[in-house]
Amino acid sequence: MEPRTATAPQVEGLVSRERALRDFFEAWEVPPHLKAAELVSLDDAAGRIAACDVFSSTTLPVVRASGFDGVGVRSSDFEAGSPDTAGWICGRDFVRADTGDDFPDEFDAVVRIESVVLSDEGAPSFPSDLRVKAGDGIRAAGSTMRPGIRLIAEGMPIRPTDLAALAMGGAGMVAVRRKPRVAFIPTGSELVPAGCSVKRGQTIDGNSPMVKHLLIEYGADPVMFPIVEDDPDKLREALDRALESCDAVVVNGGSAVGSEDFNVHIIEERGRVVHHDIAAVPGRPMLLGVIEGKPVIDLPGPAVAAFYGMQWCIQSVTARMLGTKTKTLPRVTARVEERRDNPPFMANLSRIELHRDGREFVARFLDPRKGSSLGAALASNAQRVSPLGEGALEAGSTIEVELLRGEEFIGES
Ligand SMILES: Nc1nc2c(c(=O)[nH]1)N[C@H]1C(S)=C(S)[C@@H](COP(=O)(O)OP(=O)(O)OC[C@H]3O[C@@H](n4cnc5c(N)ncnc54)[C@H](O)[C@@H]3O)O[C@H]1N2
Ligand code: MOO
Repeated sequence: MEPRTATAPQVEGLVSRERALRDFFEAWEVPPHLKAAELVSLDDAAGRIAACDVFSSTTLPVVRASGFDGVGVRSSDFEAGSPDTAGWICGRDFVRADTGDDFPDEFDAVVRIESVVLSDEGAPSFPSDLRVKAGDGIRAAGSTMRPGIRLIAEGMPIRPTDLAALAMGGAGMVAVRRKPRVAFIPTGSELVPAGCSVKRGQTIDGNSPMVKHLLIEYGADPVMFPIVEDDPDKLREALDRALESCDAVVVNGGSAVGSEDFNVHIIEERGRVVHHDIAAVPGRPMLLGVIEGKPVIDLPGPAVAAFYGMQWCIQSVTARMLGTKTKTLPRVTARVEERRDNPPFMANLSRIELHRDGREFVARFLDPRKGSSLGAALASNAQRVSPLGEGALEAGSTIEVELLRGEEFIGES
Protein backbone atom coordinates (compact mmCIF):
# COMPACT_ATOMS: atom_id res chain seq x y z
CA MET A 1 0.00 0.00 0.00
CA GLU A 2 1.20 3.47 -0.93
CA PRO A 3 1.53 5.81 2.06
CA ARG A 4 -1.11 8.53 1.84
CA THR A 5 -0.54 12.21 2.34
CA ALA A 6 -2.52 13.49 5.29
CA THR A 7 -4.86 16.31 4.34
CA ALA A 8 -5.84 18.79 7.01
CA PRO A 9 -9.59 18.83 7.75
CA GLN A 10 -10.03 22.33 6.23
CA VAL A 11 -8.00 22.76 3.06
CA GLU A 12 -8.24 24.87 -0.04
CA GLY A 13 -8.41 23.53 -3.56
CA LEU A 14 -10.65 20.49 -3.04
CA VAL A 15 -13.40 19.69 -5.52
CA SER A 16 -16.91 20.89 -4.74
CA ARG A 17 -19.71 18.42 -4.05
CA GLU A 18 -21.33 19.37 -7.37
CA ARG A 19 -18.11 18.78 -9.34
CA ALA A 20 -17.47 15.49 -7.52
CA LEU A 21 -20.94 14.26 -8.45
CA ARG A 22 -20.61 15.44 -12.07
CA ASP A 23 -17.32 13.58 -12.44
CA PHE A 24 -18.75 10.53 -10.72
CA PHE A 25 -21.74 10.43 -13.06
CA GLU A 26 -19.35 10.60 -16.00
CA ALA A 27 -17.36 7.67 -14.61
CA TRP A 28 -20.38 5.53 -13.75
CA GLU A 29 -23.58 4.86 -15.67
CA VAL A 30 -26.82 3.42 -14.35
CA PRO A 31 -26.88 -0.20 -15.58
CA PRO A 32 -29.81 -1.18 -17.84
CA HIS A 33 -31.25 -3.70 -15.37
CA LEU A 34 -31.97 -0.84 -12.94
CA LYS A 35 -33.89 1.05 -15.61
CA ALA A 36 -36.23 -1.92 -16.13
CA ALA A 37 -39.65 -1.45 -14.58
CA GLU A 38 -41.44 -3.83 -12.26
CA LEU A 39 -45.21 -4.13 -12.01
CA VAL A 40 -46.63 -3.80 -8.51
CA SER A 41 -50.12 -3.60 -7.06
CA LEU A 42 -51.46 -0.16 -6.19
CA ASP A 43 -50.99 -0.93 -2.52
CA ASP A 44 -47.32 -1.66 -3.02
CA ALA A 45 -46.81 1.36 -5.28
CA ALA A 46 -46.98 3.95 -2.47
CA GLY A 47 -43.64 5.74 -2.15
CA ARG A 48 -42.20 4.06 -5.26
CA ILE A 49 -41.04 5.91 -8.37
CA ALA A 50 -43.25 5.76 -11.47
CA ALA A 51 -41.39 4.06 -14.34
CA CYS A 52 -43.52 5.66 -17.06
CA ASP A 53 -46.34 8.13 -17.59
CA VAL A 54 -49.73 6.56 -16.76
CA PHE A 55 -52.93 7.81 -18.40
CA SER A 56 -56.51 7.25 -17.35
CA SER A 57 -58.67 4.80 -19.28
CA THR A 58 -61.93 5.31 -17.40
CA THR A 59 -64.89 7.67 -17.56
CA LEU A 60 -66.37 8.61 -14.19
CA PRO A 61 -69.23 9.15 -13.68
CA VAL A 62 -69.88 6.55 -16.34
CA VAL A 63 -72.95 8.47 -17.59
CA ARG A 64 -73.79 11.18 -15.08
CA ALA A 65 -74.33 11.60 -11.35
CA SER A 66 -76.15 13.78 -8.89
CA GLY A 67 -74.05 16.72 -7.72
CA PHE A 68 -75.50 16.69 -4.23
CA ASP A 69 -77.97 14.94 -1.92
CA GLY A 70 -81.39 15.71 -3.40
CA VAL A 71 -84.35 14.80 -5.55
CA GLY A 72 -84.16 14.01 -9.28
CA VAL A 73 -86.93 15.75 -11.26
CA ARG A 74 -88.02 16.59 -14.83
CA SER A 75 -87.19 20.23 -15.57
CA SER A 76 -90.26 20.35 -17.87
CA ASP A 77 -92.46 20.03 -14.73
CA PHE A 78 -91.05 23.39 -13.54
CA GLU A 79 -91.59 25.37 -16.77
CA ALA A 80 -94.68 27.11 -15.39
CA GLY A 81 -93.26 27.53 -11.88
CA SER A 82 -93.15 25.17 -8.97
CA PRO A 83 -95.49 22.22 -9.73
CA ASP A 84 -98.34 20.90 -7.61
CA THR A 85 -96.80 17.71 -6.27
CA ALA A 86 -99.89 16.23 -4.58
CA GLY A 87 -100.07 12.70 -5.89
CA TRP A 88 -96.41 12.56 -7.00
CA ILE A 89 -95.05 9.05 -6.80
CA CYS A 90 -91.42 8.21 -6.23
CA GLY A 91 -89.94 6.54 -9.34
CA ARG A 92 -92.62 7.96 -11.62
CA ASP A 93 -92.58 11.73 -10.93
CA PHE A 94 -89.31 12.05 -9.04
CA VAL A 95 -86.48 9.94 -7.57
CA ARG A 96 -84.10 10.32 -4.63
CA ALA A 97 -80.69 11.16 -6.06
CA ASP A 98 -77.89 11.64 -3.55
CA THR A 99 -74.37 12.92 -4.21
CA GLY A 100 -72.65 10.70 -6.78
CA ASP A 101 -75.78 8.60 -7.50
CA ASP A 102 -76.67 7.66 -11.02
CA PHE A 103 -80.47 7.83 -11.62
CA PRO A 104 -82.94 7.15 -14.45
CA ASP A 105 -82.39 9.14 -17.64
CA GLU A 106 -85.92 10.55 -17.74
CA PHE A 107 -85.04 12.89 -14.86
CA ASP A 108 -82.81 15.72 -16.04
CA ALA A 109 -82.20 17.85 -12.93
CA VAL A 110 -81.58 17.50 -9.20
CA VAL A 111 -83.04 19.78 -6.51
CA ARG A 112 -80.99 20.01 -3.31
CA ILE A 113 -82.67 18.24 -0.40
CA GLU A 114 -82.43 21.45 1.68
CA SER A 115 -84.95 23.05 -0.77
CA VAL A 116 -87.39 20.16 -0.53
CA VAL A 117 -89.99 19.34 2.11
CA LEU A 118 -90.88 15.63 2.11
CA SER A 119 -94.36 14.66 3.34
CA ASP A 120 -94.84 11.69 5.68
CA GLU A 121 -95.62 9.67 2.54
CA GLY A 122 -92.32 10.78 1.01
CA ALA A 123 -93.78 13.14 -1.63
CA PRO A 124 -91.72 16.29 -2.18
CA SER A 125 -92.93 19.87 -2.23
CA PHE A 126 -90.79 22.71 -3.53
CA PRO A 127 -90.60 26.44 -2.75
CA SER A 128 -92.97 28.41 -4.99
CA ASP A 129 -90.13 30.50 -6.47
CA LEU A 130 -87.88 27.52 -7.30
CA ARG A 131 -86.45 27.62 -10.84
CA VAL A 132 -85.19 24.35 -12.33
CA LYS A 133 -83.40 23.97 -15.68
CA ALA A 134 -82.25 20.81 -17.44
CA GLY A 135 -78.81 19.81 -16.08
CA ASP A 136 -79.15 21.60 -12.73
CA GLY A 137 -77.41 19.68 -9.96
CA ILE A 138 -75.95 17.08 -12.32
CA ARG A 139 -72.29 16.14 -12.76
CA ALA A 140 -71.57 15.21 -16.38
CA ALA A 141 -69.97 11.96 -17.57
CA GLY A 142 -66.18 12.27 -17.20
CA SER A 143 -66.34 15.18 -14.76
CA THR A 144 -64.55 13.00 -12.16
CA MET A 145 -62.23 11.11 -14.52
CA ARG A 146 -61.95 10.83 -18.28
CA PRO A 147 -59.67 8.87 -20.60
CA GLY A 148 -56.30 10.40 -21.37
CA ILE A 149 -55.71 12.35 -18.14
CA ARG A 150 -52.08 11.97 -17.05
CA LEU A 151 -52.32 10.39 -13.61
CA ILE A 152 -48.59 10.21 -12.85
CA ALA A 153 -45.48 11.21 -14.74
CA GLU A 154 -42.36 9.09 -15.12
CA GLY A 155 -39.86 9.67 -12.31
CA MET A 156 -42.42 11.00 -9.81
CA PRO A 157 -42.63 9.50 -6.33
CA ILE A 158 -46.11 8.00 -5.89
CA ARG A 159 -48.13 9.74 -3.15
CA PRO A 160 -51.38 8.62 -1.52
CA THR A 161 -53.35 11.08 -3.72
CA ASP A 162 -51.68 9.54 -6.79
CA LEU A 163 -52.97 6.14 -5.65
CA ALA A 164 -56.52 7.56 -5.63
CA ALA A 165 -56.04 8.97 -9.14
CA LEU A 166 -54.47 5.73 -10.44
CA ALA A 167 -57.26 3.62 -8.93
CA MET A 168 -60.01 5.82 -10.39
CA GLY A 169 -58.21 6.03 -13.71
CA GLY A 170 -58.36 2.25 -14.03
CA ALA A 171 -54.80 1.25 -13.11
CA GLY A 172 -54.79 -1.99 -11.13
CA MET A 173 -51.04 -2.45 -11.33
CA VAL A 174 -48.38 0.24 -11.69
CA ALA A 175 -44.98 0.13 -13.39
CA VAL A 176 -42.37 1.37 -10.92
CA ARG A 177 -38.60 1.54 -10.93
CA ARG A 178 -36.77 -1.32 -9.31
CA LYS A 179 -35.49 -0.42 -5.85
CA PRO A 180 -31.69 -0.36 -6.01
CA ARG A 181 -30.12 -2.64 -3.42
CA VAL A 182 -27.62 -0.56 -1.48
CA ALA A 183 -25.24 -2.30 0.92
CA PHE A 184 -24.09 -0.57 4.08
CA ILE A 185 -20.95 -1.87 5.77
CA PRO A 186 -20.11 -0.28 9.14
CA THR A 187 -16.41 -0.72 9.86
CA GLY A 188 -14.36 -0.23 12.99
CA SER A 189 -13.11 -2.55 15.76
CA GLU A 190 -14.33 0.01 18.30
CA LEU A 191 -17.99 -0.31 17.25
CA VAL A 192 -20.67 -2.24 19.14
CA PRO A 193 -24.27 -2.55 17.92
CA ALA A 194 -27.00 -0.25 19.26
CA GLY A 195 -28.41 -1.46 22.58
CA CYS A 196 -25.10 -2.93 23.81
CA SER A 197 -23.25 -1.50 26.79
CA VAL A 198 -19.92 0.13 25.95
CA LYS A 199 -16.57 -0.42 27.59
CA ARG A 200 -13.57 1.81 27.39
CA GLY A 201 -12.28 1.91 23.81
CA GLN A 202 -15.68 1.15 22.33
CA THR A 203 -18.40 3.29 20.85
CA ILE A 204 -21.89 2.62 19.55
CA ASP A 205 -22.72 2.08 15.88
CA GLY A 206 -25.26 4.88 15.54
CA ASN A 207 -24.81 5.12 11.79
CA SER A 208 -26.43 1.79 10.88
CA PRO A 209 -29.96 2.69 12.10
CA MET A 210 -29.64 6.20 10.65
CA VAL A 211 -28.34 5.09 7.26
CA LYS A 212 -30.83 2.24 6.92
CA HIS A 213 -33.75 4.63 7.23
CA LEU A 214 -32.18 7.32 5.07
CA LEU A 215 -31.78 4.69 2.34
CA ILE A 216 -35.44 3.72 2.74
CA GLU A 217 -36.38 7.40 2.53
CA TYR A 218 -34.35 7.72 -0.68
CA GLY A 219 -36.26 4.78 -2.19
CA ALA A 220 -33.50 2.16 -1.96
CA ASP A 221 -33.60 -1.35 -0.55
CA PRO A 222 -30.97 -1.28 2.23
CA VAL A 223 -28.84 -4.37 2.75
CA MET A 224 -27.32 -3.91 6.20
CA PHE A 225 -24.05 -5.70 6.98
CA PRO A 226 -22.89 -6.49 10.50
CA ILE A 227 -20.00 -4.44 11.92
CA VAL A 228 -16.67 -5.42 10.33
CA GLU A 229 -13.55 -5.03 12.44
CA ASP A 230 -10.47 -3.18 11.17
CA ASP A 231 -8.91 -6.21 9.49
CA PRO A 232 -8.11 -5.81 5.78
CA ASP A 233 -9.05 -9.41 4.91
CA LYS A 234 -12.41 -9.16 6.66
CA LEU A 235 -13.05 -5.78 5.03
CA ARG A 236 -12.20 -7.21 1.57
CA GLU A 237 -14.47 -10.18 2.17
CA ALA A 238 -17.40 -7.94 3.21
CA LEU A 239 -16.86 -5.71 0.18
CA ASP A 240 -16.84 -8.76 -2.14
CA ARG A 241 -20.07 -10.10 -0.64
CA ALA A 242 -21.71 -6.69 -0.99
CA LEU A 243 -20.59 -6.34 -4.61
CA GLU A 244 -21.99 -9.79 -5.44
CA SER A 245 -25.50 -9.03 -4.20
CA CYS A 246 -26.01 -5.26 -4.37
CA ASP A 247 -26.19 -2.43 -6.91
CA ALA A 248 -24.11 -0.01 -4.83
CA VAL A 249 -21.97 -0.25 -1.71
CA VAL A 250 -21.57 2.27 1.09
CA VAL A 251 -18.60 1.50 3.31
CA ASN A 252 -18.56 3.53 6.50
CA GLY A 253 -15.41 4.70 8.30
CA GLY A 254 -11.75 4.24 7.53
CA SER A 255 -11.88 7.11 5.03
CA ALA A 256 -9.08 9.26 6.48
CA VAL A 257 -5.45 8.58 7.34
CA GLY A 258 -5.61 6.65 10.60
CA SER A 259 -3.43 3.57 11.11
CA GLU A 260 -6.53 1.38 10.72
CA ASP A 261 -8.17 3.34 7.89
CA PHE A 262 -7.89 0.48 5.38
CA ASN A 263 -11.05 1.07 3.36
CA VAL A 264 -9.63 3.73 1.07
CA HIS A 265 -6.72 1.44 0.07
CA ILE A 266 -8.98 -1.56 -0.42
CA ILE A 267 -11.25 0.43 -2.75
CA GLU A 268 -8.22 1.83 -4.59
CA GLU A 269 -6.79 -1.65 -5.21
CA ARG A 270 -10.14 -3.05 -6.43
CA GLY A 271 -11.40 -0.29 -8.70
CA ARG A 272 -11.29 3.35 -9.72
CA VAL A 273 -11.37 6.22 -7.24
CA VAL A 274 -13.10 9.18 -8.90
CA HIS A 275 -12.59 11.58 -5.98
CA HIS A 276 -11.33 11.39 -2.44
CA ASP A 277 -11.52 14.50 -0.24
CA ILE A 278 -14.30 16.90 -1.10
CA ALA A 279 -14.75 20.59 -0.25
CA ALA A 280 -17.49 19.73 2.22
CA VAL A 281 -17.18 19.57 5.96
CA PRO A 282 -17.95 17.57 8.07
CA GLY A 283 -17.14 14.55 6.00
CA ARG A 284 -14.31 15.92 3.89
CA PRO A 285 -12.54 12.52 3.40
CA MET A 286 -15.52 11.11 1.46
CA LEU A 287 -14.44 8.76 -1.35
CA LEU A 288 -16.41 8.18 -4.54
CA GLY A 289 -15.28 5.11 -6.46
CA VAL A 290 -16.44 2.53 -8.97
CA ILE A 291 -15.73 -1.20 -8.72
CA GLU A 292 -17.09 -3.67 -11.32
CA GLY A 293 -19.41 -0.96 -12.66
CA LYS A 294 -20.94 -0.33 -9.23
CA PRO A 295 -20.73 2.79 -7.07
CA VAL A 296 -18.60 2.18 -3.98
CA ILE A 297 -18.61 5.11 -1.60
CA ASP A 298 -16.60 5.42 1.57
CA LEU A 299 -18.64 7.54 3.94
CA PRO A 300 -16.67 9.12 6.78
CA GLY A 301 -17.31 7.68 10.25
CA PRO A 302 -18.46 10.55 12.52
CA ALA A 303 -22.27 10.52 12.54
CA VAL A 304 -22.91 14.09 11.32
CA ALA A 305 -20.28 13.62 8.59
CA ALA A 306 -22.05 10.38 7.61
CA PHE A 307 -25.44 12.11 7.57
CA TYR A 308 -24.20 14.97 5.39
CA GLY A 309 -22.50 12.55 2.98
CA MET A 310 -25.73 10.56 2.75
CA GLN A 311 -27.63 13.75 1.96
CA TRP A 312 -25.47 15.23 -0.75
CA CYS A 313 -23.94 12.10 -2.26
CA ILE A 314 -25.74 8.83 -1.59
CA GLN A 315 -29.13 10.49 -2.08
CA SER A 316 -28.02 11.76 -5.51
CA VAL A 317 -26.60 8.37 -6.52
CA THR A 318 -29.82 6.63 -5.43
CA ALA A 319 -31.99 9.21 -7.22
CA ARG A 320 -29.93 8.63 -10.36
CA MET A 321 -30.50 4.87 -10.15
CA LEU A 322 -34.22 5.47 -9.66
CA GLY A 323 -34.51 8.08 -12.42
CA THR A 324 -35.90 10.65 -10.00
CA LYS A 325 -34.80 13.81 -8.19
CA THR A 326 -33.34 14.40 -4.74
CA LYS A 327 -35.63 15.89 -2.10
CA THR A 328 -35.23 19.46 -0.97
CA LEU A 329 -35.90 20.32 2.64
CA PRO A 330 -38.39 23.06 3.56
CA ARG A 331 -36.69 26.37 4.35
CA VAL A 332 -37.39 29.36 6.55
CA THR A 333 -35.62 32.69 6.97
CA ALA A 334 -33.89 33.14 10.32
CA ARG A 335 -31.81 35.73 12.15
CA VAL A 336 -28.23 34.72 13.03
CA GLU A 337 -27.88 34.84 16.83
CA GLU A 338 -24.09 35.00 17.06
CA ARG A 339 -21.34 35.74 14.55
CA ARG A 340 -20.24 32.59 12.73
CA ASP A 341 -16.94 32.00 10.96
CA ASN A 342 -16.70 29.35 8.27
CA PRO A 343 -13.76 28.67 5.97
CA PRO A 344 -14.91 30.05 2.58
CA PHE A 345 -13.29 27.24 0.58
CA MET A 346 -15.48 24.49 2.07
CA ALA A 347 -19.25 23.92 1.95
CA ASN A 348 -19.89 23.85 5.69
CA LEU A 349 -22.80 21.92 7.08
CA SER A 350 -23.87 23.66 10.26
CA ARG A 351 -26.38 22.11 12.55
CA ILE A 352 -28.67 24.71 14.07
CA GLU A 353 -31.02 24.88 17.01
CA LEU A 354 -33.78 27.08 15.64
CA HIS A 355 -36.13 28.89 17.99
CA ARG A 356 -38.75 31.60 17.79
CA ASP A 357 -38.49 35.12 19.10
CA GLY A 358 -41.96 36.56 18.58
CA ARG A 359 -42.65 36.24 14.87
CA GLU A 360 -39.00 35.74 13.97
CA PHE A 361 -36.92 32.57 13.75
CA VAL A 362 -33.50 32.74 15.39
CA ALA A 363 -30.63 30.45 14.35
CA ARG A 364 -28.27 29.27 17.09
CA PHE A 365 -25.35 27.46 15.47
CA LEU A 366 -24.22 24.36 17.34
CA ASP A 367 -20.49 24.79 17.22
CA PRO A 368 -18.24 21.86 18.21
CA ARG A 369 -15.44 24.46 18.56
CA LYS A 370 -17.45 25.99 21.39
CA GLY A 371 -18.16 22.77 23.22
CA SER A 372 -21.35 21.63 21.48
CA SER A 373 -21.57 17.83 21.16
CA LEU A 374 -22.22 15.60 18.17
CA GLY A 375 -25.25 14.28 20.08
CA ALA A 376 -26.77 17.78 20.25
CA ALA A 377 -26.03 18.26 16.55
CA LEU A 378 -27.85 15.03 15.67
CA ALA A 379 -30.85 16.10 17.76
CA SER A 380 -31.01 19.62 16.27
CA ASN A 381 -34.02 20.90 14.35
CA ALA A 382 -32.37 22.77 11.45
CA GLN A 383 -29.24 22.97 9.31
CA ARG A 384 -27.52 25.16 6.79
CA VAL A 385 -24.93 24.45 4.11
CA SER A 386 -22.77 27.51 3.48
CA PRO A 387 -22.12 28.26 -0.20
CA LEU A 388 -18.49 28.01 -1.29
CA GLY A 389 -16.87 31.42 -1.04
CA GLU A 390 -18.94 32.64 1.89
CA GLY A 391 -16.96 34.18 4.72
CA ALA A 392 -18.29 35.13 8.14
CA LEU A 393 -21.96 35.52 8.99
CA GLU A 394 -22.57 38.55 11.19
CA ALA A 395 -24.88 38.41 14.20
CA GLY A 396 -28.26 39.84 13.21
CA SER A 397 -27.94 38.98 9.50
CA THR A 398 -30.65 36.86 7.90
CA ILE A 399 -30.10 33.45 6.33
CA GLU A 400 -32.19 30.65 4.87
CA VAL A 401 -32.09 27.50 6.98
CA GLU A 402 -33.34 24.01 6.16
CA LEU A 403 -35.83 22.49 8.54
CA LEU A 404 -35.10 19.02 9.91
CA ARG A 405 -38.32 19.10 11.94
CA GLY A 406 -41.65 20.63 10.97
CA GLU A 407 -42.16 24.32 11.71
CA GLU A 408 -44.90 23.30 14.15
CA PHE A 409 -42.26 21.80 16.45
CA ILE A 410 -40.12 24.94 16.62
CA GLY A 411 -40.82 26.73 19.87
CA GLU A 412 -39.68 29.73 21.91
CA SER A 413 -36.19 29.23 23.33
N1 LIG B 1 -4.77 13.12 11.03
C1 LIG B 1 -5.97 13.25 10.52
N2 LIG B 1 -7.01 12.79 11.19
C2 LIG B 1 -8.24 12.90 10.67
C3 LIG B 1 -8.40 13.52 9.43
C4 LIG B 1 -7.28 13.98 8.73
O1 LIG B 1 -7.35 14.51 7.62
N3 LIG B 1 -6.07 13.81 9.32
N4 LIG B 1 -9.68 13.67 8.96
C5 LIG B 1 -10.71 13.78 9.95
C6 LIG B 1 -11.99 13.84 9.34
S1 LIG B 1 -12.34 15.33 8.63
C7 LIG B 1 -12.90 12.87 9.45
S2 LIG B 1 -14.48 13.13 8.87
C8 LIG B 1 -12.60 11.60 10.05
C9 LIG B 1 -12.95 10.46 9.11
O2 LIG B 1 -12.94 9.32 9.82
P1 LIG B 1 -12.98 7.90 9.16
O3 LIG B 1 -13.95 7.89 8.04
O4 LIG B 1 -11.60 7.48 8.83
O5 LIG B 1 -13.63 7.02 10.26
P2 LIG B 1 -12.96 6.31 11.51
O6 LIG B 1 -11.58 6.79 11.71
O7 LIG B 1 -13.22 4.88 11.33
O8 LIG B 1 -13.87 6.89 12.65
C10 LIG B 1 -13.93 8.23 12.96
C11 LIG B 1 -14.94 8.41 14.11
O9 LIG B 1 -16.23 8.02 13.69
C12 LIG B 1 -16.76 7.02 14.55
N5 LIG B 1 -17.58 6.07 13.80
C13 LIG B 1 -17.17 5.28 12.80
N6 LIG B 1 -18.18 4.50 12.39
C14 LIG B 1 -19.24 4.79 13.15
C15 LIG B 1 -20.57 4.30 13.22
N7 LIG B 1 -21.00 3.31 12.40
N8 LIG B 1 -21.41 4.84 14.13
C16 LIG B 1 -20.97 5.82 14.96
N9 LIG B 1 -19.70 6.32 14.94
C17 LIG B 1 -18.86 5.81 14.06
C18 LIG B 1 -15.53 6.34 15.09
O10 LIG B 1 -15.77 5.60 16.22
C19 LIG B 1 -14.59 7.52 15.29
O11 LIG B 1 -14.92 8.19 16.48
O12 LIG B 1 -11.24 11.46 10.35
C20 LIG B 1 -10.67 12.63 10.96
N10 LIG B 1 -9.31 12.40 11.35
O1 MOO C 1 -14.18 17.19 10.15
MO1 MOO C 1 -14.56 15.64 9.41
O2 MOO C 1 -14.81 16.44 7.91
O3 MOO C 1 -14.74 15.14 11.05
O4 MOO C 1 -16.16 15.28 9.22
